[in-house]
Amino acid sequence: KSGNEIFSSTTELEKLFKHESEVVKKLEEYALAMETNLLVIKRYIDDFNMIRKEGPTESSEVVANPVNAFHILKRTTVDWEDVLNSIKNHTKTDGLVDEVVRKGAYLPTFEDFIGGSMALVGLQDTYKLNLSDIIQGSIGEGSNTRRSPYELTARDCLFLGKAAFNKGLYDRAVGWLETALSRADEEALISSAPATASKEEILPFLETTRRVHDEVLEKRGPSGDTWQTFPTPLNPSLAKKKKYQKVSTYKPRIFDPLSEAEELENFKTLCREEELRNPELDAPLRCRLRRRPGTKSFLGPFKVEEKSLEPYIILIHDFMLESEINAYKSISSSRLRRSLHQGKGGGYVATDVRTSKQAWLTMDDDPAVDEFTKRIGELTGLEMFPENEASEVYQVANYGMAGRYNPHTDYITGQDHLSEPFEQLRGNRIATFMAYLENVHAGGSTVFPLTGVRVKPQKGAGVFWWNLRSDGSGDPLTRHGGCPVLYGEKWITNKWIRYNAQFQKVLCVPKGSEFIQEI
Ligand SMILES: O=C(O)CCC(=O)C(=O)O
Ligand SMILES: [Fe+2]
Repeated sequence: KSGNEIFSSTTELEKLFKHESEVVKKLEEYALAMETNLLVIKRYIDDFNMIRKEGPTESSEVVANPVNAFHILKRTTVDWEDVLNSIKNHTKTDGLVDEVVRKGAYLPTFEDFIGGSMALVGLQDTYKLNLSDIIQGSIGEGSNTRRSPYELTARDCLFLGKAAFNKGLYDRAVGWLETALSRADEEALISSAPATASKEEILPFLETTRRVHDEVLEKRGPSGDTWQTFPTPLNPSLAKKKKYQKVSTYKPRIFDPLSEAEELENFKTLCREEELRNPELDAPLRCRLRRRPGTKSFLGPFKVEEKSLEPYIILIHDFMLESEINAYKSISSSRLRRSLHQGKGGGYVATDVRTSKQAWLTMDDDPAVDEFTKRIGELTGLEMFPENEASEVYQVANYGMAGRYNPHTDYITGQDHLSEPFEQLRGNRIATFMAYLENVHAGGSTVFPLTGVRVKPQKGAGVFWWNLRSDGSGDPLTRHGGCPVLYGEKWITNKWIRYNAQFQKVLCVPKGSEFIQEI
């Protein structure tokens, strides 16, 4: 199994957790048989069992909490290494040992643990989560708080500080490392055993991080596409510099060209459910029941809620049947592979810009697929067939631990790609239809950072928008992304509709309007 695979979907994490249960069962047998040299293994088991005693009984509930997920990954990578060693060191090997080792061969890689750590760091950053809450195992706020029986140790915080540093989140790295220090103090205070990480070990990292933080801020400014710092230096004498006396922090603007860093700031602001649109913008938006003349879908009329008129973005309530949702999820489950996205060099890469797993679904997979596609055609009046030409086959995505998709366009921008014969034939992605196959407990909204539109996932609902303007060019205002899943799991399916098949279908637009209007 290649690295970076397990943390990126809840389905895989759940499998891991279940597999881990089997592994632990074996381990328990082994521990019972061997009465010496078991300290390390015992600790592993105790850590695992904590969730059984204090956590939820459903494994999907267990992995829905990112702190739990972090622990499962840490345990099955780092801690597992120690367990293996202590078993191997044991002079007596018998069948039980072989079995434990064999079962352990299917555990995740260290890259998985790093991916999971990056995910937790990103979650804390986006939602501005309180570090003192997270280290107690609490995620979320008020009555929505979910607790994990696990706390984060000084060593965990040190590791997460390093992950934040590697992600370029220098401000967050300082936070995690300072928390590691105070945690080390606490641990020394409440137990006679040494802290999980000593101050001597943490301090050099904190000092380096503070220095690099200031260097980056001095040379490159407070934020960019790959880094982030506080607005002013941490070193007090540097902070006295004139240029830091009146720093203007970015105030989110919409309908304006933005730098990548500013767009990401809008994205995070929307994810936290802060408003960027003013009431005048929303005043003309309506909810209505829509049935296209001449269509007869038994589910209609459709419940259409306008989210934005220019560009046109609508939410359609109760659009997908429970039976269809189940078919989509069960067929995709066994096919899920790590999602890729177009990288800077043009090729497709797996990075933390997009952390999910995906599968493709066609009409041949199930009658539900054809039914659902026809319904999208009835709603939008667009040509959906032939499949793969007028509209692409379905992409189903399952987001894992803190899974997210940073702002991007659905229309294709790469000229090389667009000039391929098949792409020439079908044209660019004129519209997106995306449906939610699951409710998300917290986080995971779909947001449009340049228009301030936010759509909260709602099982069975669909979102539709035009990606192209009336002249066929891409509309950058449609840039959008999926917010990190704060708690729970997220499933979506995408249907991308192509331009060329629609030449007789899309209404002519009023002269002078660059937007395609309502469907
Ligand atoms: O997850 C979301 O809400 C957005 C997904 C998306 O934009 C995509 O898959 O292209
Ligand atoms: Fe998208």
